[in-house]
Amino acid sequence: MLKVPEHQVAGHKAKKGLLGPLVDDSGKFYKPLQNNDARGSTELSFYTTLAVTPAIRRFFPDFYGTAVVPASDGSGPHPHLILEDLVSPYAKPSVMDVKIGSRTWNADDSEEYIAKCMKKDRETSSLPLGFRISGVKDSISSWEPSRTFLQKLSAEGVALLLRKFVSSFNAEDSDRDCDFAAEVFGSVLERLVELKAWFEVQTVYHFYSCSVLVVYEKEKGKAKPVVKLVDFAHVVPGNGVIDHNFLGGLCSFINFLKDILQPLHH
Ligand SMILES: O=P(O)(O)O[C@@H]1[C@@H](OP(=O)(O)O)[C@H](OP(=O)(O)O)[C@H](O)[C@H](OP(=O)(O)O)[C@H]1OP(=O)(O)O
Ligand SMILES: Nc1ncnc2c1ncn2[C@@H]1O[C@H](COP(=O)(O)OP(=O)(O)O)[C@@H](O)[C@H]1O
Repeated sequence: MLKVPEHQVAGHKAKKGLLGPLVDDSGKFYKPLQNNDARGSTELSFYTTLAVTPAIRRFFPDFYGTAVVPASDGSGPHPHLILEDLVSPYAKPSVMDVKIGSRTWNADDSEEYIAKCMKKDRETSSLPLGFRISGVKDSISSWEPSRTFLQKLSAEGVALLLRKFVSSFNAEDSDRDCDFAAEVFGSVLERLVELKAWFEVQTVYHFYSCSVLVVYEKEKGKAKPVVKLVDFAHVVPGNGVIDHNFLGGLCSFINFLKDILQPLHH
């Protein structure tokens, strides 16, 4: 039985009869292939040709091919990518989608798309910080700031929001407690530093508009947080050049996490 995911935090959502992803009971996430432009085929060819070491492959969701299943918008059978559902192992997941890079578009995109992205990059923290929080949700407290709220965050606002993500409750001043920072961000940081080491050398792909998805369970002693990359609809060949747009944004995000963790060591 396919259903609308409960814990999707960003992107196109299958709510109100729109085309969006679906999940099944066996841990699979069905992402509709967008056929009206290159996005669907770009993401499909990314997954089918992905050639990286097993250690780096762990940063990407498992891929199980494609299937034609009934679309969430009721328009009938539609091709979907079948991916590993990254939140299915968690009972009460806290989820955050962080879109990496100051620039979310590439030169091959249409003029109209570039203009739309440039506006959003300028008006959000993407341009100044090199990343923006696209979505965040805590399934215990039902804390789920709106997109418009997230898009307006200053650097200070981003730092507070990150602290709130690892607080034991999400009340007004909860950014002060930061109870799970060491446990969650400590382990996220380790993964991101490993990812950064790869971005310092890899020149095969340039990842525009790609996100780091962080998921954790807000109950002590539960599974480690997961850190994965999602959304490869705008990946282009790197042609032997470092992806400095992604690398720069990743370094900036890492520094925000370090700033939260540092005072905890004293
Ligand atoms: O249409 P919108 O305004 O919801 O824009 C989508 C964005 O939503 P948001 O900026 O959060 O409002 C959405 O952003 P998020 O993933 O939610 O950050 C994507 O940028 C999406 O583009 P694409 O599928 O990556 O090409 C965007 O979709 P497209 O308009 O490019 O199809
Ligand atoms: N493999 C996955 N498992 C679980 N959730 C996912 C997965 N991929 C994406 N998501 C959820 O869907 C959201 C949007 O995904 P994304 O691939 O960026 O879609 P879009 O192309 O519509 O922007 C993510 O923020 C996350 O909440």
